[in-house]
Amino acid sequence: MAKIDVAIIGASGYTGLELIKILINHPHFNISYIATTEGGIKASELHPSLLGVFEQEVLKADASVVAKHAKLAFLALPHKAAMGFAKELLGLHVKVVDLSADYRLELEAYEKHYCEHEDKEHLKEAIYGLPEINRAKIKEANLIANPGCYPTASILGILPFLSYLKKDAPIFIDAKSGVSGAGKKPSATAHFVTINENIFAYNPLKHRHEPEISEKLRLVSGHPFEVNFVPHLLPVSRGMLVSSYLQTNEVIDAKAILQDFYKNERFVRIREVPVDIKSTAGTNFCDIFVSQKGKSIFVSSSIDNLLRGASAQAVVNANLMCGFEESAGIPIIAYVP
Ligand SMILES: NC(=O)C1=CN([C@@H]2O[C@H](COP(=O)(O)OP(=O)(O)OC[C@H]3O[C@@H](n4cnc5c(N)ncnc54)[C@H](OP(=O)(O)O)[C@@H]3O)[C@@H](O)[C@H]2O)C=CC1
Ligand SMILES: CC(=O)N[C@@H](CCC(=O)OP(=O)(O)O)C(=O)O
Repeated sequence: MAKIDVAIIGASGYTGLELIKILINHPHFNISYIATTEGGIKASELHPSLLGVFEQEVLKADASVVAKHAKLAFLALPHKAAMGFAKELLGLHVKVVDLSADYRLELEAYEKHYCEHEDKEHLKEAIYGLPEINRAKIKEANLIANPGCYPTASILGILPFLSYLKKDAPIFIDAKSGVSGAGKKPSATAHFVTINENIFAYNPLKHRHEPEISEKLRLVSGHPFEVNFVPHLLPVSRGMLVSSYLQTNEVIDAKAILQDFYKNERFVRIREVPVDIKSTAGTNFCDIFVSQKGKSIFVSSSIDNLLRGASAQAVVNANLMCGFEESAGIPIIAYVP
């Protein structure tokens, strides 16, 4: 069977590199076009780890050229930059998987937490690309809003318990991310001396992923749960650990509910012991552990922020959009030890 040609725009960043690494060995996709803002460089010059492995020429990003070379494009760009490309590509009948936040939220929430939306038309048809809640819709979609990393780990942990939760009890989420979550551009908090052997919260109760988590929980449950979200930065390159604290109406068997909810899901693993970040690093798995004391529930979830939190989930979405097996070419072997 002939492979489907795909494009990566934003190939110089961290998620762009992860997309290249997954797609190089993909059984059904061929990287026919990769681009950055300026182009004029080889992939192995952008990412020295690709030397002798992937030497493709990197072009200056241009939607009309993408349309000549690819049926589907991955946008690994910052928000705002992504919607400009998505709008043009969709007009040229190229399917889009957008890794940025541009199509994840309803219009009002997006404009409150990000900026003015420049593609309101396509925002209406975008599908939130979390397969565990939207698999059927993803298969029919032309535009996927790939979920944020914190929302992916948080929502997957909370989802099985949504219908048992006390409606007036706030949900508390304590989340920790590796530094690659902040992207390639250096910053004061990502400075080695600041983050090495250190850990700290940032944007507590004010992070832009809080509205993403609460909107998706509301759309699934029909109830506007109050979500309190506090992210932390961890002194590791990749990995994400999320602790969610929930209150149920009645005493439930949390472990049985969790196991039953995900019994047919390929990329969710239920653990008997609290999860760790190494066991999911390098994979598309979300590992989940639950513990309870009466009606108080502790859910611990772990993902690789760059893979299940971005690029591997993006390729899972592309697989579904193109009618392939969901797990085709998706990494499952963790970077252990
Ligand atoms: N890192 C993570 O764990 C996750 C990231 N995401 C999202 O995925 C997208 C890509 O993230 P990531 O790969 O980490 O980001 P990086 O900062 O590592 O890479 C983004 C790339 O976009 C290119 N770019 C194009 N236009 C602009 C612009 N106007 N301003 C700045 N850069 C631009 C830059 O390359 P050049 O200038 O060379 O073209 C840059 O290398 C973002 O929207 C991010 O929020 C989502 C989930 C997790
Ligand atoms: C550690 C770190 O800085 N993480 C990023 C989230 C990465 C991500 O998923 O961002 P998008 O929603 O833009 O896709 C942050 O807190 O802004």
